[in-house]
Amino acid sequence: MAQVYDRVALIGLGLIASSLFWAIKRGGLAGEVTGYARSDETRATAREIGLCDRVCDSVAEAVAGADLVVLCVPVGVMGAVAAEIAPHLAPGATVTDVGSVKADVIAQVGPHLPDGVHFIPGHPLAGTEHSGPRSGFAELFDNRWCLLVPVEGTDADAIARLRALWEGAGANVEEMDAEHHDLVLAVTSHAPHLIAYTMVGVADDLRRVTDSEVIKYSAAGFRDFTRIAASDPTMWRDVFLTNKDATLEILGRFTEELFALQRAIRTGDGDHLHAYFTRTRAIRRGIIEAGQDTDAPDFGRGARKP
Ligand SMILES: NC(=O)c1ccc[n+]([C@@H]2O[C@H](COP(=O)([O-])OP(=O)(O)OC[C@H]3O[C@@H](n4cnc5c(N)ncnc54)[C@H](O)[C@@H]3O)[C@@H](O)[C@H]2O)c1
Ligand SMILES: O=C(O)C(=O)C[C@]1(C(=O)O)C=C[C@@H](O)C=C1
Repeated sequence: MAQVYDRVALIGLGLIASSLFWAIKRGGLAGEVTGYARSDETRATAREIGLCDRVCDSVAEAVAGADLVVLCVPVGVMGAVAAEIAPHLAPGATVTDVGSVKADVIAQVGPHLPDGVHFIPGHPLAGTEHSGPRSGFAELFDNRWCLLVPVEGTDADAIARLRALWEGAGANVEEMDAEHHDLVLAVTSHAPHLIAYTMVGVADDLRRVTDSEVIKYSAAGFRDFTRIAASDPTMWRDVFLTNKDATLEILGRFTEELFALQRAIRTGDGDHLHAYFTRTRAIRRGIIEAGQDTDAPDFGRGARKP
């Protein structure tokens, strides 16, 4: 695969940065990748495992001469990190991020960047419940979406180059506006995480989650909740505080539906429950039939109908 950038700088060396590094190496997408992390410990780990061609002890050193800078830190500190890198950016460089929320990040980062630097916010829709420099792997973005959220008037060549990087890293790229992104992600990612956190919290309150028998016999649904609820607390605190409006909107609707289902259970309204579950099952089957769940077994595509 062809090289897209001469020098890429990764700021914050956790799951997403380390996965991007390994994907860039796999695809030969950059001449050199520099990396910066706040803590001595993370930098030492990065050096030990060969994460980045050059691990730098300052942001200034990491971004100097970079034609692409990728902010891979929690969304709550994007603005502070942008202020730190701004004086050291090369003219004509592109700055992007991988944050899970877009409108708030754009408001935080945009004002710090000097004229002549292209700012193209991004969000790869891929992750795991693990974090830190050892958690990354080159295949994370394979066949996943990466959404780019360019602000109006952004240089088309700069967007095309960033798109080529993500495609080289295995992702399918689409553009979206920030408000729409935040609403979609509130439905597909943020509210589901909050629900998983709550469900595991409720089980723990009942003192049953620590009971080894419950862990042993827990059904797949609850196990999936515990995986999601193991996700990084800093990252998710920041997601909810920065995507407040969209998340609250979706949670409001969720609560209304939950109350309606509660009432149906209390009053024995089986028709309501059956109709609701039939509707949701059709949605799942639609996703599978459209080939949009790459992790799913071949249900619904002829081989094995559920
Ligand atoms: N984990 C996911 O599933 C996932 C998926 C897509 C996007 N994202 C987004 O990617 C970004 C990074 O997430 P991650 O999963 O790689 O997290 P991570 O916890 O694995 O890594 C974050 C890194 O940022 C560093 N950091 C924190 N505050 C910093 C600061 N002020 N200055 C410099 N470095 C700082 C941390 O030390 C850590 O090394 C977040 O914005 C998150 O919303 C995460
Ligand atoms: O698979 C997981 O562990 C994830 O939660 C990844 C996930 C998601 O919700 O799909 C989490 C946050 C992101 O911003 C993007 C992806």
